[in-house]
Amino acid sequence: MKLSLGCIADDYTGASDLANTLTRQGLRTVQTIGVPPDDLALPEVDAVVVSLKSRSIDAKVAVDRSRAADKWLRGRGADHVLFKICSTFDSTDAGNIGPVMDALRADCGDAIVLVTPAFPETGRTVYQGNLFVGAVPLNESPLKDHPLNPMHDSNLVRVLARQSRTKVGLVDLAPLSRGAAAVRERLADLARNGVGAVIIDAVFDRDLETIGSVALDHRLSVGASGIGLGLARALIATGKVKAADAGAAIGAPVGGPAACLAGSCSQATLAQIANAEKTMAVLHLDPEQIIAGPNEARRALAWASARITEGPVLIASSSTPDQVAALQSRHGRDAAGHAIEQAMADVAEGLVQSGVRRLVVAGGETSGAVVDRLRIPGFLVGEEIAAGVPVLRAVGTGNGEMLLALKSGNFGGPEFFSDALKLMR
Ligand SMILES: Nc1ncnc2c1ncn2[C@@H]1O[C@H](COP(=O)(O)OP(=O)(O)O)[C@@H](O)[C@H]1O
Ligand SMILES: O=C(O)[C@@H](O)C(=O)COP(=O)(O)O
Repeated sequence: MKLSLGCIADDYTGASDLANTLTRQGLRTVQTIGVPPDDLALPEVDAVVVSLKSRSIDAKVAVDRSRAADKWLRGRGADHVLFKICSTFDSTDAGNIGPVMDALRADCGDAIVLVTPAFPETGRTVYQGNLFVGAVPLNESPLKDHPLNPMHDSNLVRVLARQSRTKVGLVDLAPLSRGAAAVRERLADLARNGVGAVIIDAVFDRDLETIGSVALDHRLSVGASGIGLGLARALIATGKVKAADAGAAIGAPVGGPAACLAGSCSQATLAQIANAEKTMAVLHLDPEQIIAGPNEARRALAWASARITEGPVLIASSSTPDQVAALQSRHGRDAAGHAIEQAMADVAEGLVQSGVRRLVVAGGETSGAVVDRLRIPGFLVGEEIAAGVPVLRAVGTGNGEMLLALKSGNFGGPEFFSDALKLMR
C-alpha cells in the first residue's frame, strides 16, 4: 500500500470528521486509533488518518506521538502529511498546535507551512487571519466557554505565534483570489523573510481548492477538514488519485441495542440532549458524584440495563458553562475533565458488555476515552449523519461487529442523536 495522503488528527472526532471529508471527495480512507500495529489488516486505501488523543495533553508527549505517526505514514509512502487540528483552533498558549507543527516541519524539512482551520461547510471561515464561527469571531463564539481549551483570541497569527518557535505570517484573501501562482509568490517572499508558518485565509471551498493545490508542493500542512477537502480535490485533479465511489458500503447492518453518551458541554450538544428527551430515555449524571467515585457510573449502567431492550438510551454528563466553571473551581479543570471522561468510558464498557453494538458519543475527549477503553484499533467510514460526522464501522476488534458515531461537540443538527441512530442500522 502506497499512501497518497497521510493524516495525523489530534483527537478522534476530528479524525472521523476528516476521514468523512476525504471519503466524500473520493479518497479511499481508513481511520486508525494510534499508529496501527503491523498485524492490523487494512484495506487498500489512498489515505490513512491516524487518530491521536493529543490535543489537551502535555506538549512534549503530543510532539512525540505525532512524530511517531508521521514516521509511520511517511514509511507507507505518504509524500504529504496533514496535521488535523480543530476547526476552532482548540489549543492553549502552551500548545499543542505550535509545538507539533514545529517538530513535524523540522522532520520533513519544509521551509514554510500552510495553516488554516477554515471549514466553510460548518461555518468556520478565516479572514485577515481572524477565525469566524458562523457570524461571530472565535472569541465571541461558544468556544470562549470550552471546558478544556477556552478560546479568547480570534487572531490566529497571534494565537499560533504564542505557541510556535517560528515566525508566523499571513496570506490573506487578496493573493488567494488571484490564484495558486500568486499564493506561491507570496509564500516565497515570506519564507525569504524568515517566516516558517502562515495562517492562510479561506472563506469558500474554492479558496481551499487553491490552498490544496499549493499545499501539495510542500510535505506538511496544518488545518481542519477544509484543507483536507482542498488536498483531496488537488490529488484527484492532478491524477495522483483516481476518485472512488464515496458511497461504498461498509458492511451489513449490525442491529441490536443502541446507546448514546454525551460528555461534550458545547451549546450544540446541550440543545441536542434537550431534543433527545422527546424520543429516548435520558439520564443526566451528577458530575459531583462522578468525581466522588465509581457509584455514579454503576447507577448509570443499572438505569440503562432496565431500559435498553425497549429502545435507545442517552446518558449525559454535560452541564452549562456556569456549572462547568463551578465544578472546575472545586476540583481543577484537568482533574474534573479526566474523571468524567473515565466515567463515560466505564459506562461505555459496561454497555458493550451488556450487548450494545451501536454507540453514539458526543465530545472529542469523551470519544477518545471511550474508544480507547473499547480497544477499537480502527474504523471504516460509512454514511454521513451530519457535516463532519460519519457512521463508523469498527475494524479489528475481535469481539463482534460494532457501529459508532463520534460527534464533535459543536457539530450536528438539533435532532442529531435520532438522526444518527436512523443511519446506524
Ligand atoms: N459537567 C461537566 N463539568 C465539567 N467538565 C465536564 C462535564 N461534563 C463533561 N466534562 C468534560 O468536558 C470536556 C469536554 O470535552 P470534549 O469531550 O472534547 O467535548 P467537545 O467536543 O465539546 O470539545 C471533557 O474533558 C469532559 O470530561
Ligand atoms: O474540526 C473540527 O471542528 C472537528 O473535527 C474537531 O476537531 C472537533 O473537536 P471536538 O469539538 O473536541 O470534538
